[in-house]
Amino acid sequence: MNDASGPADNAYLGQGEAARLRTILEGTRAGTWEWNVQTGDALFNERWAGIIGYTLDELQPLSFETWLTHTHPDDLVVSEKLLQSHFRGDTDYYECEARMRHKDGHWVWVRAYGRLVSRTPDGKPEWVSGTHIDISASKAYQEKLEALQTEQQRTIERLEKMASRIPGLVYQFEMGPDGTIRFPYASAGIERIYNVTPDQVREDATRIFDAIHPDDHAPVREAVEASRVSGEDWICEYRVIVDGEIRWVFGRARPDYRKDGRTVWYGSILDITAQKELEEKLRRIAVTDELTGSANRRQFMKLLSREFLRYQRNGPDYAVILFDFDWFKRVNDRFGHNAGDLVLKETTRILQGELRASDTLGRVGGEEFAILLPDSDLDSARQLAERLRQTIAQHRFKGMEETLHGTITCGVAVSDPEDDQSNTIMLRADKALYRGKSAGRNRVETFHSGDNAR
Ligand SMILES: Nc1nc2c(ncn2[C@@H]2O[C@H](COP(=O)(O)OP(=O)(O)OP(=O)(O)O)[C@@H](O)[C@H]2O)c(=O)[nH]1
Repeated sequence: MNDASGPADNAYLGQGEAARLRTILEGTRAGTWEWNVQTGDALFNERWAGIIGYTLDELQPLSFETWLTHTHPDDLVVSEKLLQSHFRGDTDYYECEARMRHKDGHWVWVRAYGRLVSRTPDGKPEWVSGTHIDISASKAYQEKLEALQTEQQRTIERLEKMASRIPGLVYQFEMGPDGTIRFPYASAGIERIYNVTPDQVREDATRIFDAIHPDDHAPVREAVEASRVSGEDWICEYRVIVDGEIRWVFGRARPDYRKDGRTVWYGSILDITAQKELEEKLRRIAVTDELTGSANRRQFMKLLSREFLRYQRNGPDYAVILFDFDWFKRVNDRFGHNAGDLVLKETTRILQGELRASDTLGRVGGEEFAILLPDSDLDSARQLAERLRQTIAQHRFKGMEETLHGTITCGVAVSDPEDDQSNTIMLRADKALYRGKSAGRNRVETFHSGDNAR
């Protein structure tokens, strides 16, 4: 076996043509090989040996064995299959990638192209010739690229997983110079928040307004516009209605300006319904009397103070009815504290039904209640108090061992331009109440100037 001057020259190429071909091949840095399938004879050029770090002399004696001994066994299996398929005529060319062991010990990737050029008289494959090109560099590059792509894919999957676990969505929201809106990216959570899929809003986001509570459309749009103009974060709390259920969400996103006039926000929208419900519950607890559910003393005094300020700014008259159970100690003593509690709760329930929505019933002491009546004069407040007194007097409190009845005494007072404090009206109502108690209870008394001297 020799360098490339074997049977190829004589068998199927003219001398000149073979020389030209060799020159071209040398220019491509391709190794060449020719192999007689029947005899195992093989020819290689110097470059073929050079690819794996040898000279041809070092590889003597050359034969098909030379290829077999220097090639990775796994790749030989693949190569053999591809060769057989080419010999059968399934493929026009034999083409294969394989690792060859370099003289230094490392693997060199080669790409082999080859073709059957002659057959024996009885039709068996005879001479095959082809090239080997060193593709280690591009193979290393490709491996690096694949590793990067795999890593990138893993990062995307990790982010998607995180995005899908948060109670809301992360997104990229875009507004064009013409006001068109879209979500180039939205995590899967958009379905829970807005009842749309990421695909449905990728090109046009107007559908999300189908889910936003109609009363919140304008505030949401105004907040977006303010963020676009100022460059400040878009921060918005609003309601969405999904499957007939109202939910609260909190959105926050940072705008970013593009040269072509688009504004792009990156941010998140979180479902804060549970938090809102808790806030509402805490707010209610803070203003409500635990036993009766009416306003507690602090809340009553706060509303009274608000009414007083309105009155000072030329608001209408307002009145207060203060009432207290008569002989309540006896109820407790005779029927027990629980029975007393029941009477207080029941009284609140009955009286709430008699009042206007703008009136406030508050428990301002143990068994002492007050009613704030905005936009009311003394006479109409007195009439109302009288009606309430009668209602309680006629009521039979049940739910205890014995049905019992009780009475209340009411003191009524109205706003006065001379008042310089909001609770002065309470003192007047208290004086009237005191007079009612002294006069025998189960009565309604209005404050009059003589009470001051008392
Ligand atoms: N069951 C119950 N009793 C209460 C509550 N707060 C105050 N009381 C009771 O209300 C009673 C008030 O007694 P008093 O101030 O002597 O007044 P009264 O017995 O109603 O007599 P007059 O007001 O003078 O008609 C006391 O026995 C208190 O313990 C409460 O939340 N539940």
